[in-house]
Amino acid sequence: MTILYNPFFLLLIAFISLFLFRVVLIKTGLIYIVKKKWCFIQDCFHVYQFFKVSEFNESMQRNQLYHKVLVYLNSLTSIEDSDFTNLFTGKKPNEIVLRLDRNQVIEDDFLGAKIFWINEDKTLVLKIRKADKRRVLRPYLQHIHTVFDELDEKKRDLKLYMNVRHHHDDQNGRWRSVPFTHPSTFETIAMESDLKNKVKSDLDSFLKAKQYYHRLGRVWKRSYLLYGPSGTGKSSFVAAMANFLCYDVYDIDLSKVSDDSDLKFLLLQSTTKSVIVIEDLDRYLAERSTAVSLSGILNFMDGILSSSCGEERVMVFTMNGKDNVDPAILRPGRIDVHIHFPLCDFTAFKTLANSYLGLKDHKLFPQVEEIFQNGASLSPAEIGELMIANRNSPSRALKSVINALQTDGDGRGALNIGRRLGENGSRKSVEEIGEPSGVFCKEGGAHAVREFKKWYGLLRVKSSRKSQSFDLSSGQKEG
Ligand SMILES: Nc1ncnc2c1ncn2[C@@H]1O[C@H](COP(=O)(O)OP(=O)(O)OP(=O)(O)O)[C@@H](O)[C@H]1O
Ligand SMILES: [Mg+2]
Repeated sequence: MTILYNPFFLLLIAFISLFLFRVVLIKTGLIYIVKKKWCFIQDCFHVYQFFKVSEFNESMQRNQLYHKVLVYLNSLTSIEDSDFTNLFTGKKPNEIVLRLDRNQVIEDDFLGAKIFWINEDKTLVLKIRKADKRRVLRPYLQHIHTVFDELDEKKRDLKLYMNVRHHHDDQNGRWRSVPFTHPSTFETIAMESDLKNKVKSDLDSFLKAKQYYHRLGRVWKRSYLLYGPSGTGKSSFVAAMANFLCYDVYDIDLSKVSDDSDLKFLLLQSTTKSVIVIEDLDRYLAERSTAVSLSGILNFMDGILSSSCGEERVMVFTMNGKDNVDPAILRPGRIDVHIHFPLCDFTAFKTLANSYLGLKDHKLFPQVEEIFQNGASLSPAEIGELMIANRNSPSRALKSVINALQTDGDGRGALNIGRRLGENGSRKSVEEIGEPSGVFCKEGGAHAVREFKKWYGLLRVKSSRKSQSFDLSSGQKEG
C-alpha cells in the first residue's frame, strides 16, 4: 500500500492519465469542444465590436469592399478550419479551391490581435475586441486592400455576367455570373494587323487615362461599335477585348430588360473593370423587341449613373449594319470608336488558313486569291467551319473553300463593297478605325476594286473637309 504514497508513482500516474486524456480528446474530436468552450469563457471577459460589410449598399449598388474581403478570406489558410467549406475545381488541372460557406466563422491574426469574420447571408461581419480596435482596425482594412490587389494582379478570374428577367423580389441582384473562359485573343482573330494594333493601343491609352478623364469631369469610360455581317468575328472580338483588358463581361440581353429604369439599374449593379456589351443593338431597335426606349438606351450609353458608382468601364455595341440606326446613338461621345468587320478577304483567309490548318502557303492559294479578286467572299466563320471540318487534309479544306466561294460566296464581297460605298458617301467620320481594312485596301486588286478605291479616296477627301471627327487619333491624345 505504501507504494500509493510514493510521489514518483503518483507523478507517473498523473502523467499517464494526462496523456490518455489528451489522446481521447484528439482521437474523438472532443478537443474541439474543449477549445470552443474555452473560447466561450474567454469571450465572457472581453467586449467585442462588430462591423458589417454588406454585398449591396442602400441604393442596391454593389459594395466593392464586400468582394475584396471575400477574396481575402478565401485566400486565408484558416479557411480549412471552418466547419463547412465549399470545394470547387480551380483553373489549373487537378486544382481544388476552398470557398467559405454561409454562417461560417473564420479566424484571422493581425498584429497580435485575433479577428473573426462571420459569413452571414449577403453580409460579412467582422468581430474584433474593443481593446484591439483602435490599434488594429485601420491597418487591418488597409492590409485587406493590399492583399486583394496582389491577388487580383496575380490571377484575376474573369466573369461573364448575364442579366435575368426582372422579379419583384430580386434579392440576388439582376446579374448571374459564370467564369469567363472564352479563349479568344487578338492573336486568334483574323483582322488587318494595323487595325488590330490601333485597337490595342486605344484600349491601352484608355487604361492609363484616369486622371485625364477626371480633369475633364467626364466619366472614365469608352464605347466601341463593332459592326459587320454575321460571322465576321464581332462577338469573338468582344471576348478578345475583355481578355486583353482583364475585365469582366456584362452581357445585356435587352429582351429581358423590363423598362428604362431597369436598364439603369443593371448598369448600377455592374462593377468597375468591366466590358458591358449589348449585342445586335440594331436588331432590337428595328424590331422594337425590347421594352427599353431609345432615350433609355441613349441615357445608358451616356452612363450618367455610372459616374456615381465608379467607372472604368468599356461599353461595346454590336450591329450587323448601322445604316438604319438613329444617328443620335452613333454620335461621338456615345460611340467613341467604330470598328468595321468585313467579310473575308484574301489576307484574312491566309490568317485563317495558318491558324486553322497550319498552312503558310499552298499551291491552291493563287486560285483562292483570284476568286477573292473577282468579288466572291464568305464570312470568316463560314470559312473557318470548312477548314475545321477538313482539318486532316489541307488540300481538301482549300478545295471546299474554293467550291463554297464559287457557289455561295459569289458576289458577296462585291455586295459588301457596294454597301460600304453607300455608307462612306454619306458618312462624316472618315477616320473610323475599321475603314482601312477589307477588300479595297489591298494592293494589286481587280480593276473594279481599283476603280472603287479611286472613288472612295475622293469621297474621303471630300467628306473629311466637312468632318468634325470622332476618330481614334483624338482618343489617343486623350490617353
Ligand atoms: N475574324 C475572325 N477571325 C477568326 N475567327 C473568326 C473571325 N470571324 C469569325 N470567326 C469565327 O467564327 C465564329 C463566329 O464568330 P462570331 O460569333 O464572333 O461572329 P459575329 O460577328 O459575332 O456573328 P453574329 O453577328 O452572327 O453574332 C467563331 O467561332 C469565330 O472563331
Ligand atoms: Mg455575335
